[in-house]
Amino acid sequence: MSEKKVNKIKTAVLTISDKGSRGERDDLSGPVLAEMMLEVGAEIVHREIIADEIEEIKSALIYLCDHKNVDLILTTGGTGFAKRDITPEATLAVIEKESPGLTEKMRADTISITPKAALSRARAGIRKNTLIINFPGSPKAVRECLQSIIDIIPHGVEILTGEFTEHRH
Ligand SMILES: Nc1ncnc2c1ncn2[C@@H]1O[C@H](COP(=O)(O)OP(=O)(O)OP(=O)(O)O)[C@@H](O)[C@H]1O
Ligand SMILES: Nc1nc2c(c(=O)[nH]1)N[C@H]1C(S)=C(S)[C@@H](COP(=O)(O)O)O[C@H]1N2
Repeated sequence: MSEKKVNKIKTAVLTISDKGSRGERDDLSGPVLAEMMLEVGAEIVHREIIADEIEEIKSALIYLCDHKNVDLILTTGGTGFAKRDITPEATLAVIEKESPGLTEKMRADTISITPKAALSRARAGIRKNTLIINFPGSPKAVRECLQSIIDIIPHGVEILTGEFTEHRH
């Protein structure tokens, strides 16, 4: 009898924050993303805090997609209207295909919690075998937004990578 091989989703978490990168504020949002993904059976293979600098963000995304072959990259921060917020533009510069439904769903599901959900310009998309999803910066926003899509991520990753992935509810 053959058994399906089930893989853990290899996940990288990038916190994009000037204050975090300078050590001026503890990063609480990266850990929220990591803990929520661990709870559903993913494997966290990379964690990093990066300043709101487009070239640094693009380099980190490209390295993780092209050289580390991660299945999933979750970013937090830099999606708003502040002058230095540049995460969506860095993401759009490196992805090959957009996946608008993921960020549409997170905004639609959480707008009843706060209308300010509409202020996040978060984007999502695919580069090679990797799905990249932006999240807003605050730990509260991260929790609300990931909760909205956490159950559909594994199916997307399965289709993208052609491998079955573990997911606990
Ligand atoms: N990584 C994080 N960890 C903890 N709290 C965060 C984090 N990112 C943002 N926040 C909180 O969310 C609020 C809004 O996020 P925003 O990204 O606008 O903050 P910021 O202070 O401008 O970020 P930056 O560090 O890039 O200057 C912040 O005031 C902060 O309280
Ligand atoms: N679900 C949810 N989305 C949210 C929020 C929130 O509290 N909950 N905060 C919003 C706010 S106040 C801002 S300014 C934007 C952008 O956040 P960022 O610049 O930290 O990425 O995310 C928005 N998205």
